[in-house]
Amino acid sequence: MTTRAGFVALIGEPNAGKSTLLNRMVGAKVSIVTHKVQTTRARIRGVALEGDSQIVFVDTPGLFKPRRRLDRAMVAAAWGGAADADLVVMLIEAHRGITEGVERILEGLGDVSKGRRVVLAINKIDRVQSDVLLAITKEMNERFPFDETFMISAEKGYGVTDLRKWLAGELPEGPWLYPEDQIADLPMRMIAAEMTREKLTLRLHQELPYQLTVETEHWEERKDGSARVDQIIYVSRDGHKGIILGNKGETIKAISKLAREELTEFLGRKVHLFLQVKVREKWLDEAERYSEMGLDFKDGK
Ligand SMILES: Nc1nc2c(ncn2[C@@H]2O[C@H](COP(=O)(O)OP(=O)(O)OP(=O)(O)O)[C@@H](O)[C@H]2O)c(=O)[nH]1
Repeated sequence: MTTRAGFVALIGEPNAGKSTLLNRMVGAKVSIVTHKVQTTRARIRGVALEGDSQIVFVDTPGLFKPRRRLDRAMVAAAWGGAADADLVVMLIEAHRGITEGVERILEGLGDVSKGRRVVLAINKIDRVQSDVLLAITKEMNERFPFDETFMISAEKGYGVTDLRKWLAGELPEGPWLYPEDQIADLPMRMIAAEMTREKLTLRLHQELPYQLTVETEHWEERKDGSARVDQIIYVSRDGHKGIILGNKGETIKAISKLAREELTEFLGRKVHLFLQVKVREKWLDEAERYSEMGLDFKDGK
């Protein structure tokens, strides 16, 4: 079986429908759809399977400048070994047409794409008449040499399968980037782990053990709408455990509270967060496994 895998950068103005489109393509609710603008912080947005292809969707760093340390860490984590996206999808809103924001993205697109294939996806086609669509398609293609134009409605699902199939077929041949059983909730697990790691960094500063990773071990969606999240903070030496626990466990308690608050805000629902500290002996093996997965958080400073 020939497999294909690669990164697809999804770019578009806030509210263009990126999250809705991702949810459709990924088939699991991994990114957060919201009416508010600029809620998106994660850089890996989802992983979709189409035939023998694995499509890893990412946000495009650089277009929207990272605002916080977390974003930069996520950029590094998300891009990992892959220097750049294989394909770029520019998403615009049919009923808004070529806005100032769209113009700005078009200006930057030359640099971002660097000869990569770029497709245009005109979203929210359920909101306009076909003559409007044709006019936008024509004008956009006059401004940039898109490889393809797709007319879609992420919300209604029109055209989404065609787009996903096209992307799948264009990705380079190669092994999948993520193990199959980790696909569905990888992004949220990663984001949650990174939030805890960020709190550790802020609290411990120089004391922070060099070899430290946070992993989300377990994620349970509860019937009452809340989530139970279990994470393990791995350190390399027993002596480091005490630093993280703090006097009478006060450090880990404070970290847990801050991380839980941030995760609750991010998800928009109640979260029960449980942290454990463990010593990981076979450190190298694990570090290797991490970098294979493109999740080397040590680079995410
Ligand atoms: N009518 C219509 N509305 C849509 C469609 N796709 C998305 N929307 C709506 O557009 C709004 C924004 O969608 P999101 O998916 O959150 O947009 P986003 O680009 O991810 O936004 P940020 O997270 O802010 O970057 C939501 O209210 C969606 O329901 C569509 O095809 N048709």
